[in-house]
Amino acid sequence: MQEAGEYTMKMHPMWQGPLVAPGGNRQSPIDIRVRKSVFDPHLKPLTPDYDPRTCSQIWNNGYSFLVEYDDTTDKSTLKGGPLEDNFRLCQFHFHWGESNAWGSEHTVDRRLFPAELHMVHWNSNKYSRFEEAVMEENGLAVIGVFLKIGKRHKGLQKLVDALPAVRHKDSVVEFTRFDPACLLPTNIDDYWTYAGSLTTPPLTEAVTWIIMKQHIEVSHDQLAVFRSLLFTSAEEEVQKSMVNNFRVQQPLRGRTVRSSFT
Ligand SMILES: COc1ccc2c(ccc[n+]2C(=O)c2ccc(S(N)(=O)=O)cc2)c1
Ligand SMILES: [Zn+2]
Repeated sequence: MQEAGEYTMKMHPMWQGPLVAPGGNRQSPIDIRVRKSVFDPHLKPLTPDYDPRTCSQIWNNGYSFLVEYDDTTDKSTLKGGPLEDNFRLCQFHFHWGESNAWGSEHTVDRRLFPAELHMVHWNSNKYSRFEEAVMEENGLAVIGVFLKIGKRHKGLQKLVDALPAVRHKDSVVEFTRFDPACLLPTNIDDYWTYAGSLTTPPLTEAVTWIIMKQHIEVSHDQLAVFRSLLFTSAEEEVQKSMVNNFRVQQPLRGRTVRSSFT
């Protein structure tokens, strides 16, 4: 019997995989318990420096849609914050629900958001390409930003307008001159950071997570376009809506979540 207010989330089989990667003790996402996070005064301001000219294409990879950046040079980089090295932006993507009641991967004191943005960077001081860095414990840095339903996001609209062109899995469309900085909240000095993993296979424990305290707002209609995408390729008989492409929260396993703010 379903309690009032309880949601039954129809999860895509891919997401019903291992709740915890075998042997994983730094898996993501997690629930961020605000009162348990530890203020670290040595955390520096984050310094993203992105060149919109490195934006190249949008790809539906069957998990999400990725906006991909040319990462053959240090033109779009992330430094500072908890990071000792220079990290190169390679892509950003989102996770979302079938309703506005859920969709984010991380939660804050169990609070769910309708969607979450991930900006994926790899350590270009230590590794020569993403595929190498993704297997190493200090290989990746991912910025997470929560999305809330509210006013229309002007910068996002160019991306929303391109999504129908990548409706099916494995479709790609050219997408240029998009500045990912427009998707960051106005305040990027307040964040939580912890050692974690990719939230989709191969779930490698390679990620320094940097989760923004401040969310961004997008309109209901903008998020509805995300839900018009499909997990399935054009050839497949049964088309499956790309929704609920999030992983459930994983055990903290004694990890400390640091905050850059008190
Ligand atoms: C070595 O084989 C791989 C490696 C990485 C793969 C991947 C398939 C999908 C996404 N990725 C990713 O790059 C990836 C997966 C998850 C995330 S997340 N959601 O930011 O943790 C970021 C990036 C396969
Ligand atoms: Zn992600």
